Amino acid sequence: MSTPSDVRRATVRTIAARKGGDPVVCLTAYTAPMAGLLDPHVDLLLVGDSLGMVVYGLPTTLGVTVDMMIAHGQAVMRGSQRACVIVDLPFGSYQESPQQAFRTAARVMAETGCAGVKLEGGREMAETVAFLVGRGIPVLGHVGLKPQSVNAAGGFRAHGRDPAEAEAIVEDARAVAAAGAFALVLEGTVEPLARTVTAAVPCPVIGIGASPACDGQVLVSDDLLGLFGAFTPRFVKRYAELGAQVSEAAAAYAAEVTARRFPGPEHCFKGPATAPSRDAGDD
Ligand SMILES: Nc1nc(=O)c2c([nH]1)NC[C@@H]1CN(c3ccc(C(=O)N[C@@H](CCC(=O)O)C(=O)O)cc3)CN21
Ligand SMILES: CC(C)C(=O)C(=O)O
Repeated sequence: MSTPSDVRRATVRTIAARKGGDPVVCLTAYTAPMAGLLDPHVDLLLVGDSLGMVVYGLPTTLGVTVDMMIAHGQAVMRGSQRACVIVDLPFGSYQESPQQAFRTAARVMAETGCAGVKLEGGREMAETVAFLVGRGIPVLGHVGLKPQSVNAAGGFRAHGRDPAEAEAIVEDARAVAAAGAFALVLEGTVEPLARTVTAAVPCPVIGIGASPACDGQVLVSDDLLGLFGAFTPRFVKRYAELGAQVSEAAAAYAAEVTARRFPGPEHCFKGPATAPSRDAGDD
């Protein structure tokens, strides 16, 4: 007999083994129902701290807390059964020291049951990545455009146009891969650089605004579904326009309620035909 819990999830090892093979398919998920819809189609579900901007309407990801990541990580674990689930460590919860990163990551892993964590950073975070990996916590790296460094970078801009910056990103990717990351997210980098980075490291490079030459791709699900309208980065392709459908549905509902066409008889509970008539009351 097979139950949902019998289904073996993709592991970080199966993801790592995809280097140079079939592209790794990855999407973000923040809620149980969306995780359930995406799960059959992806290798990896990322509970990204982009949820601060997408779900909570924050201007950047900097205000996201560990408690928020845990609540959404738990929801995504409940809603999925076969994808490998990775949860982002939010700003301020890991940069201080390898010890701080370990405490945060261990709590996220213990309370969500996820397979590993993602953290942003290059050479400066390599020691921390090695510290976590050496203690049993799989790490997904994240280099290139690092949204948690938006203030230092002066905005969400593509990286790697100038040669010194390009070389720095290659070195960052090499350092995080050498520290033991099972894969890397490479975000918002010019295409030739993304190709170079992918060739330079032994682990899969999962691109977003990077290159088709990467070993996999990730997008924010709400972006590809047309559910997020605050901004649309150039790298987003919209595969559906669900935002427009939500607006149409709400407008149709409002019109029917106003016209007393909703609810119809089929939406009302049947009861004894002896209910008091409207004007039988004492008003
Ligand atoms: N909904 C959503 N999608 C994302 O991809 C995403 C988030 N939120 N939040 C966290 C980060 C922030 N990201 C962003 C945010 C804005 C741009 C953006 O506006 N890019 C412009 C300008 C680029 C430039 O000046 O070089 C673009 O045209 O792509 C890009 C990535 C990517 N991540
Ligand atoms: C866009 C992906 C890679 C991410 O880091 C996030 O969702 O926070």
